[in-house]
Amino acid sequence: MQDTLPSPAEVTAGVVPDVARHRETVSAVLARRDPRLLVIVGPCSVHDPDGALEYAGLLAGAAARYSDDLVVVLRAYLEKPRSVTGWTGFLPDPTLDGKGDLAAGVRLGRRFLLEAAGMGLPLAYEFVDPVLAPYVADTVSWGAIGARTVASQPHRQLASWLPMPVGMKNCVSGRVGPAVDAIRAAGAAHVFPGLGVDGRMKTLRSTGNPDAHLVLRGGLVPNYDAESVAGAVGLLGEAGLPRRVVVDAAHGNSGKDHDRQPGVVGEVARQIRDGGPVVGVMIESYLLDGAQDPERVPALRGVSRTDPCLGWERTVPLLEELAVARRGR
Ligand SMILES: O=C[C@H](O)[C@H](O)COP(=O)(O)O
Ligand SMILES: C=C(OP(=O)(O)O)C(=O)O
Repeated sequence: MQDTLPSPAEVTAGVVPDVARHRETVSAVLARRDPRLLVIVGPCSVHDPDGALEYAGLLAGAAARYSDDLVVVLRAYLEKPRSVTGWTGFLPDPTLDGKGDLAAGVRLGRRFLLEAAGMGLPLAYEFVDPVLAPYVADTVSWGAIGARTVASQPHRQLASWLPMPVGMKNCVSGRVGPAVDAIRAAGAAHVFPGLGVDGRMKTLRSTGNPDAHLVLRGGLVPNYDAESVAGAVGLLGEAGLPRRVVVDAAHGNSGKDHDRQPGVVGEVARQIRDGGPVVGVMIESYLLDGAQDPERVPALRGVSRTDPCLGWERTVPLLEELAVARRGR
């Protein structure tokens, strides 16, 4: 069975506010032309656009309060990579029940992205399926290639073509080498097949992404400690790449236990104060603490249905801590 999807051109109408400026700001922070710290924060996945927009409103207020020290980017993740199987995100399955109504997903997902961008926040997005990239890329100011796809040639080629800084995550095992290779690959020009905005397959020609960078997300063991960060930065230096990293406080760095994220952020804040190479931090945060059973119908509002998140009340002190650390650098 096949359903026809609208072409990207049919759903991407609408101007995305400030995206060029946001991308330039993120790029400047990564290159340290802007002394602030990048903080990529928000739900593991968006399952309920209304709840995520409520969160975005809170975050936009905090982002304005901390704007002297932090460049805050909203995690607006509409696709989820899976270790084996599971819900693959709002864009491929907006009804959360496996029906896979992608046509509705691209329309509703896009509406969410435009509304979130309209709140003044730059958006972060993990590009899981390269075919879906043209439906969302124009809204995104920071992209991720995740731990499960960082060694994939199509994803590296996509990153070389994307017009925003892209973070390459270390592998699920913890290996950093493939992410360093991915940064190098994304920095080069490629010719590859991809979906055009008119919905037809094209030969895409990229010129290389100058802003690809490393994200340490832990693996079998965490890698946010100063020694691991120094080791990763050493690999970047050996490859002739800028010595800068973003640290993800969730995933392998917290063992997917949201209660451990504040401890990771605390240690990273200490490294920032000491002048270490950390230019950004990722936090999985939503309105309420924890995660819900993905089988629950209807899904709860404000609680993650993928990885457990830190609730909003416990997120604000982490933003404060990072802002203070940045000032002390
Ligand atoms: O970020 C979310 C999850 O860690 C990712 O989608 C993988 O989840 P899984 O290991 O439960 O499949
Ligand atoms: C899936 C994610 O991360 P990772 O690729 O590090 O597992 C994520 O950030 O949602």
